[in-house]
Amino acid sequence: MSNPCKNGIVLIGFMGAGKSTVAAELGHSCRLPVIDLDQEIERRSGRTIPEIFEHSGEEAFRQSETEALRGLLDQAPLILATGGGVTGRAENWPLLRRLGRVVYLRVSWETVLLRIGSGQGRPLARDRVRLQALFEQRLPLYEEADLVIDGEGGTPASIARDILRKLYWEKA
Ligand SMILES: Nc1ncnc2c1ncn2[C@@H]1O[C@H](COP(=O)(O)OP(=O)(O)OP(=O)(O)O)[C@@H](O)[C@H]1O
Ligand SMILES: O=C(O)C1=C[C@@H](O)[C@@H](O)[C@H](O)C1
Ligand SMILES: [Mg+2]
Repeated sequence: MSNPCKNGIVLIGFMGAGKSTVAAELGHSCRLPVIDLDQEIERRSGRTIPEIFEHSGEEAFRQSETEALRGLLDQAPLILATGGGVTGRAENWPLLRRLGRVVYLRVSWETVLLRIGSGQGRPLARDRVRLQALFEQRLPLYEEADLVIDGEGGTPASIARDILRKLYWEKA
């Protein structure tokens, strides 16, 4: 039993899982900086994510993602909403764990489709067949999180409360 915010909270999960929305809710309860990794990458590079993908390719984007995580270490603990692909690089995991407790927002494929709409601003969401393959491929990676939370059974506020309740009851 302890302050659920104390170690920071890092949200992982697929596109549309609600990471950015729930992170903002957590920010109302935890007196910690709230950071969105996608926005941090855009801020550091001065380019949008679609521009990075288009001009430099996915590998360059992944490198920027790892560098952005490293750049946040001196601000830990924090509330961090990650991008859906951050779990793909093994070297990102120890960085995520230094930034906070890693919480997976688990949602179904049907919810992803409903929530991402046209997929605008998400370069990997343009081809729905490849997107579904990516979703299935990533599921076992997300399950490596410290905590798994149902990301579709409630409002963003109730999901944030669920996270805080479960972290509160974790062993110190
Ligand atoms: N619990 C919820 N119930 C209903 N809608 C939600 C919920 N959480 C988020 N949404 C909506 O789903 C959409 C996607 O949410 P959000 O942008 O927070 O996802 P994300 O995980 O950050 O996605 P990405 O990885 O693409 O950044 C938004 O329109 C948001 O308002
Ligand atoms: O799931 C992914 O690989 C991505 C998700 C977005 O949040 C962005 O990080 C980017 O579009 C890649
Ligand atoms: Mg987001």
